[in-house]
Amino acid sequence: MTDPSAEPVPTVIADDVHLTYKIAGRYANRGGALALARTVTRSSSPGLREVRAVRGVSFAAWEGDAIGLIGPNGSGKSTLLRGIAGLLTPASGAIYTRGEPALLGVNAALISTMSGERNITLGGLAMGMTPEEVASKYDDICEFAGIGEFVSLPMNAYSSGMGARLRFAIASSKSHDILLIDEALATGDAEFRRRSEKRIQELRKEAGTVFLVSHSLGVVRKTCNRAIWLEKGEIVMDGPTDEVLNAYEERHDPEKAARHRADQRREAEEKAKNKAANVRAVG
Ligand SMILES: Nc1ncnc2c1ncn2[C@@H]1O[C@H](COP(=O)(O)OP(=O)(O)OP(=O)(O)O)[C@@H](O)[C@H]1O
Repeated sequence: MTDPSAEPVPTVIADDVHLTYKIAGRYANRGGALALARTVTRSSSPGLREVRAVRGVSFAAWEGDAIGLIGPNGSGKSTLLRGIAGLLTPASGAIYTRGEPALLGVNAALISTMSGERNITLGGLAMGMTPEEVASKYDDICEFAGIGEFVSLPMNAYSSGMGARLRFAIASSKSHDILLIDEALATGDAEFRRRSEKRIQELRKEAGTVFLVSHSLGVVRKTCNRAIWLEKGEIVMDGPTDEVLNAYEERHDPEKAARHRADQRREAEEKAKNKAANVRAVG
């Protein structure tokens, strides 16, 4: 548990990070769609093109932070997450992490031709649990994933939602210093989302830092204390969730933003009315 009086501890520092994909072969010389033209440039090597997915991103994340990464399609959210996980090396700049980042899920370790049961064991061991730890968490993982009898079937018989639930259940059964979640919560039903949100809150309390990529502003609002808004690979805004999400909605969905403001006004008026009524009752 974090000691609230202790100095805040940074867990991830991104310093002017640039992440680039290099496209080789026959795709490199295609004209490219207009949308790509902004991010794709010819590289100095012939036959290679570069997609500059993340451009000059800097931030510090702290213990206990849950940070929602938001932005339109192709804005660089997943790429940034992969950079933090250490799966992509910055073309320039640096990412420093304290502890081992875990990118959810444990996809790399899971084998689709094996049953859910076997994959729980495999995933647990891959995350560094002992066989005893895996055995002690097994029932919890099954219950959390809520896939019932399917656990004994090979994972390639699962719907994509079921696979995502099992991966989330396995990955979140262990506390991580830095947990990186990419859209996993979008796949479950309302009940699974509620449980996942609660699980993320618990992980935060265990002094972890959570990064969550999501197109669902509702999930980010409920789960995160902070949001980073990316657009074309650059940070537009980084701050408290409500402030960032309100500004994002204002830009991308002004009608929804207006409805949201009206709801918030109504709630505030309601609260003020109730407070006044309580004061009168006490008086
Ligand atoms: N493996 C890859 N090879 C080449 N370019 C890629 C690759 N993955 C992503 N890109 C490009 O990098 C840019 C950022 O993509 P990224 O997936 O990080 O965005 P995103 O914000 O997560 O998008 P979405 O919301 O659609 O998932 C896009 O222009 C995308 O086309």
